[in-house]
Amino acid sequence: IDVKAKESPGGVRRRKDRLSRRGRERLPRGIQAHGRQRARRVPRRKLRCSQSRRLTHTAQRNQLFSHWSIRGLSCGRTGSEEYFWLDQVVIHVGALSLKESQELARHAAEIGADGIAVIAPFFLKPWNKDVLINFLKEVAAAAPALPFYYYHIPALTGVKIRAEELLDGIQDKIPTFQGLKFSDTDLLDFGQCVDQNRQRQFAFLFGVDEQLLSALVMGATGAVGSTYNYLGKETNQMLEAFERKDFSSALNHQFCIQRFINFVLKLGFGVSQTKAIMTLVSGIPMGPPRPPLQKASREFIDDAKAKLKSLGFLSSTDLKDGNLESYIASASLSNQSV
Ligand SMILES: CC(=O)N[C@@H]([C@@H](O)[C@H](O)[C@H](O)CO)[C@@H](O)CC(=O)C(=O)O
Repeated sequence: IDVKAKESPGGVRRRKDRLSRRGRERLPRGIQAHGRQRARRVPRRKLRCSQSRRLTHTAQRNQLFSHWSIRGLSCGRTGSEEYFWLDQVVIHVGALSLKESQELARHAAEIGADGIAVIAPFFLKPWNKDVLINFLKEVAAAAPALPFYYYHIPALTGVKIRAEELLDGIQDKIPTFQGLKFSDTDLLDFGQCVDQNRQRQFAFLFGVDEQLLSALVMGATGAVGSTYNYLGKETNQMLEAFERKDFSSALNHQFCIQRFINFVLKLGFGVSQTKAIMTLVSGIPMGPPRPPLQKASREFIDDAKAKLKSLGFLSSTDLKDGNLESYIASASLSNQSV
């Protein structure tokens, strides 16, 4: 969710040009460049086996990026209006190995991504700000024309270097630095990132969905989070209320979102549960999570569904849970899962 940016007609045209230039050369087989695309029909089992035998992990990630970018950056039409499915595609190219990260970054540039994002390497961890910046700098240099975002998510990486410190003078080292995805509950750190960089046009994308309103007050310019995949309508209403300075209404929306998140957090909530809810709401099979994660239980899905309904987030007509049974029945080992 980008709170401020609006796509200019020029931007739309530029992207079309870029797509028609790049897209023609690099489309994955079976995907067309414009309009609604349809993946070539290949029996799923066959696709999975042959891909896992042929492709390295990096190549699999690149293939996924290509599919998503081409789908996301292509245009649709309502009447005479053309629009893009997504405003921007920023590709996460973080990896434990610098070489792998650079390879992913180069590929992102080749396929016309709008930017790259990188988390801190989390096995051999950077121990201070300079060491982390040096790693990020090397990745950014592999895609020197692409805006660069640092993805700060200390609870998952274990790298607790404060974002405020990292941002201090970062553009001297990484000229393409464009912003931060901040996925942490430390609002002092977040506030200081914004306050100390008011003169710069950085994007501050907040990643703790249950605290988004507080971050907006502090100057977040956008948000990236898991629940927007199915609580987008409610979140947009909160953003609209915030923009028109109707803080009491914005707070009601945030509290309503919190009621759902608080409920699922107590049941145990993570990637598996997110996939299950997304499958339930969209009808698009998200596939099982990658081991060691375990699929969400039937009980979790039933409880989450009942909660979504009771909070008014879902009506029966919204629900497209036709694929849920196949999600429940699917094996948990899959090379296609991310
Ligand atoms: C730790 C975590 O997973 N955080 C989520 C949040 O969207 C989170 O699921 C939400 O705030 C509920 O706690 C995102 O910031 C991260 C995320 O969606 C991602 O990297 O895919």
